[in-house]
Amino acid sequence: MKMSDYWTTMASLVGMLAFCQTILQLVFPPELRLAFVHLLTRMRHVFSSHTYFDITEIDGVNTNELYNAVSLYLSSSVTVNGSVSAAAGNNSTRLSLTRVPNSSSVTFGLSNNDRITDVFDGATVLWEHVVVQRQVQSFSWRPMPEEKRGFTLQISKRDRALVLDHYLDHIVGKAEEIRRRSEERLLYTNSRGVSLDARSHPWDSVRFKHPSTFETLAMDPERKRRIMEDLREFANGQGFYQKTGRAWKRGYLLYGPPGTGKSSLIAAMANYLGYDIYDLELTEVQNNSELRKLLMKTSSKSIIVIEDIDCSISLTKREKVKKNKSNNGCYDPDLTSGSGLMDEPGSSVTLSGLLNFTDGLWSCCGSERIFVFTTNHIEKLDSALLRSGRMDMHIHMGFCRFQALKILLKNYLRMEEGEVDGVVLKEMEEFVEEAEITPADVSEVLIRNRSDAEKAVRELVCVLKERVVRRRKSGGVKKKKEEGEDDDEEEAEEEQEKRALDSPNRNREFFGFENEKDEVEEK
Ligand SMILES: Nc1ncnc2c1ncn2[C@@H]1O[C@H](COP(=O)(O)OP(=O)(O)OP(=O)(O)O)[C@@H](O)[C@H]1O
Ligand SMILES: [Mg+2]
Repeated sequence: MKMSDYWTTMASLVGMLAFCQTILQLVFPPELRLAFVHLLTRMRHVFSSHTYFDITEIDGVNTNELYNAVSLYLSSSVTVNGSVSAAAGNNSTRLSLTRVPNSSSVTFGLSNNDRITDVFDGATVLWEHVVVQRQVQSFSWRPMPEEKRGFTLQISKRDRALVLDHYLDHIVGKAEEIRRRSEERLLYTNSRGVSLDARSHPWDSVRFKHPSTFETLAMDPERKRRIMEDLREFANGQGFYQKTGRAWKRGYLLYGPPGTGKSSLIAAMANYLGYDIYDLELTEVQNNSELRKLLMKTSSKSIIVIEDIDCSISLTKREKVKKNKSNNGCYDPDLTSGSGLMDEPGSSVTLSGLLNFTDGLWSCCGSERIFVFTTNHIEKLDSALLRSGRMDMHIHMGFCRFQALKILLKNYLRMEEGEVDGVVLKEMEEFVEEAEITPADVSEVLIRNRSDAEKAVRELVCVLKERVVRRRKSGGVKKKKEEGEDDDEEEAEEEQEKRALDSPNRNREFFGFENEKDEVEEK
């Protein structure tokens, strides 16, 4: 029997089975019909010369990254390569055009239930975008999304190995490349009351177009270099993490006064690595289990941010609670309420829940993720959160120093060091540290006078000098006050801790702990 005859016979058999299926649907009761339909569909697949793969948008509890990759690949292939052509029988390909708010480009996609063919390594494959309306439920504890979406890939059985071994990898690689090239990141946020069932997505996203980069970030160049190196090592470190048996994630704690560039650093990190940002609003999360579900719905290559962690969750020091309990044996609601480990289980997000989120088994359900916490008051954080190994790097974002000031002059006035008057530059160097001015305040002065660089620089020097004078005066008053006061033991303890955090040694070593620094250096 010739090959062509074989395929003709098979095609007629498949046609017959499809005909039987239709007849059955008309004659028999629904249950029996369903059983027959299942049987016939199976038989049809056995005799068919094709294999089908379903790639659904939601895979169990997780979003299916392959679905997004296919979607991106097909849209770009249509527009860029021209390698995808209209499906056989379709004279024209119907594409849906989308322009997401804030996006600079139009995205092409397959319309609902439309088909398109692609050729890979000589093999022709057929993609179908399947969108099914969900049946309206009269009542449900968990609201379901209205549509069920997925791609069906039809390939010839003989090309099965080729497709499974290379084509899907090719698609994922291409999608990755397209995303990086498009330089468009997504900024996700969670909001209260979003349904957290297995299928829906609890994160809302917008295009993220923050202009902050490591180049524009006003920071000591050496510290900047080390952070960039650390990020690069992390992003390229799949092998390292696998070899050492560590989850492929990294934690950064950014601390310092308001306006010193913590959020700007996060944006620079995202732009540098090409990662999306998940801005987690902890106050909107009702309990630990919701927190876990949110984590499960984040994608890899992302930065999960919790800003102002000391405000989002009450992290009163456990030492204090313990001390309070042992001192007078009573339970002080002020100290224990919302204090993480002391919370009623299940009622709210607790410290232990948060630590599990970043560090426990659940933090590994996904890979290549960076956790960033920011705070203006590191001294308020529980030591469990600060202890070595929890957050890999502690980065102090401090007041503006001379090196950082020069970067701001370049950013806002396009002035290089040599272009600033020598005397003015010297004055700046002399006063900037003592002035304790934030980069945000410096930026404000420079933006105000950006049309006149000379004036901007002069005004900045005036502002610096004023601050120094003010600080010297208030410093004297404070000192006198302190001498007359009899601080209680606990306050003194806290003050000491604060000083330790702000000490020049600590600032010089921007990693919070010596051993963490070693760890990075070892790598
Ligand atoms: N280190 C910096 N380099 C460049 N610009 C900075 C820096 N710090 C602050 N700025 C400027 O000041 C503004 C505020 O900075 P940013 O929001 O990053 O500070 P923050 O530390 O996150 O403050 P907060 O603690 O209030 O959240 C930014 O828009 C940026 O223009
Ligand atoms: Mg901020």
